[in-house]
Amino acid sequence: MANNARQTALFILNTLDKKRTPLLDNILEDVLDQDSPLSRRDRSLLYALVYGVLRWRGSLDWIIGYFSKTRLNKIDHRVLNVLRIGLFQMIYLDRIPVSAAVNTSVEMTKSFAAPWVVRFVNALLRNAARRYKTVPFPNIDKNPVAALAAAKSFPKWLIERWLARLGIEETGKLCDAINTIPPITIRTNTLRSNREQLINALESDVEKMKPTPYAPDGLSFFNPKILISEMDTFKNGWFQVQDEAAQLVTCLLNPRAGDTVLDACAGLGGKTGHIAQMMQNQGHIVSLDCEKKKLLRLRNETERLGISIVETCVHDLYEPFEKKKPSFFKIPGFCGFDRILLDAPCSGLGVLRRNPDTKWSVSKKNLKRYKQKQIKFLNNVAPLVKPGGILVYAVCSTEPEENEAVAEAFLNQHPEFETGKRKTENGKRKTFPHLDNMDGFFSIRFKRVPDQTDFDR
Ligand SMILES: C[S@@+](CC[C@H](N)C(=O)[O-])C[C@H]1O[C@@H](n2cnc3c(N)ncnc32)[C@H](O)[C@@H]1O
Repeated sequence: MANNARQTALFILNTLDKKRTPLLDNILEDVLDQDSPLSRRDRSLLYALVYGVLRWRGSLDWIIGYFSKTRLNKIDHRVLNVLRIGLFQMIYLDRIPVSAAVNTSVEMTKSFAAPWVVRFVNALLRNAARRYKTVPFPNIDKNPVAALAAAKSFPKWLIERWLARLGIEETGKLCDAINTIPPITIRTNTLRSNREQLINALESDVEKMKPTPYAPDGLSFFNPKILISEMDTFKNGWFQVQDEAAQLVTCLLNPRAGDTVLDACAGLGGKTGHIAQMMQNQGHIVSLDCEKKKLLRLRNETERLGISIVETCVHDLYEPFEKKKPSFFKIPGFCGFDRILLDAPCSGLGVLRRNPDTKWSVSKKNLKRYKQKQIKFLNNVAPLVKPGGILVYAVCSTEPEENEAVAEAFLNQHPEFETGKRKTENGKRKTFPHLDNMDGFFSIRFKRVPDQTDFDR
């Protein structure tokens, strides 16, 4: 395994190219978990390189394309990643001398490529070092798609759809907001503390904290002095890391003490934790996911947070519940859930500022597939909502296929549901990084009309 920051960054970028499915977070976790020899400084360089290259890949490739006689799609992907890492350091990391950026890239290439490839990397990076500032970018008036794709570093298909929906100026602002490194946002676990207490307790670990303007328990900050996992407040379960937009989803669900709630795509439990604290740890929560591993981690998370009302349930939402009844059907007196949250799998295009790898892995086709999956999952959980109960559908995507189109298809197929208002326009909330300074999320609240009784016990 690679043993320094640049080689590890190259390994991660190459792995992402090979397999589209693993998320960057998972790869980073694997790489850094196994008693990694990387020092703290190396880790911070590794993060800067991986996230920086993924964030700026489109612009870096434009510059590489300008200096290369070989077309980019003809260059070995490992060589291209070396060039991106080298160029990224020159342009964006002032503390790294240009000579170090070039020499380390050349050395990395030697480990896997022929001498003529090494000479190509050396020549291109030296040339770029002298002249990258003079590289012409496409003209925005003549070709806005190409211009924004190259200058702001986004795939053309995404720019095209945003331009059609938002126009040039707003698309530019959205791209800029996505390219800005976001703060770390956390949510106070009100079962253990409150926001004021947490602010005081965090003072020695974090320099500037700001309460989130909309979510009542949130706090944002940059550059903590120690790792989050090393903070006493974290170890004692005083908070979970969660963007403000994600916090607002659970506010829309508005679970109450004593409710029976299904967190239908619970994952690692970000929303489960919030639901439990809003319920003051009273009632019952079923946290469902198809991945057992995630639910095991969710269990540990609930222990850290002091939550005792969660039952986990491994279930594939493609499977109808009538066919394979999960254990929650045996809850004494069970006649459906008061509230269900479906935080559905999605393209993740609303969280590009945190996961820039998604820019390059998602395609238009994926959006259609996600839409079908989301409608299927909604149809599957809908009969589990008690008459008079609430169903919230949420995705971390701002794309209409996964937002309004899913909600509309659901309402058309389910006359027993209506959209319920709760301090939002028609029970719906949509957030954008450039307008709200938070992740892009869509959430909508459906209410099951009270007199329907077709729930199959
Ligand atoms: C957006 S994530 C949920 C995040 C989580 N709610 C949170 O706040 O941390 C979507 C989840 O859906 C799960 N999922 C994907 N396909 C599924 C399926 N067929 N059945 C059940 N869960 C599924 C994934 O494992 C993933 O954890």
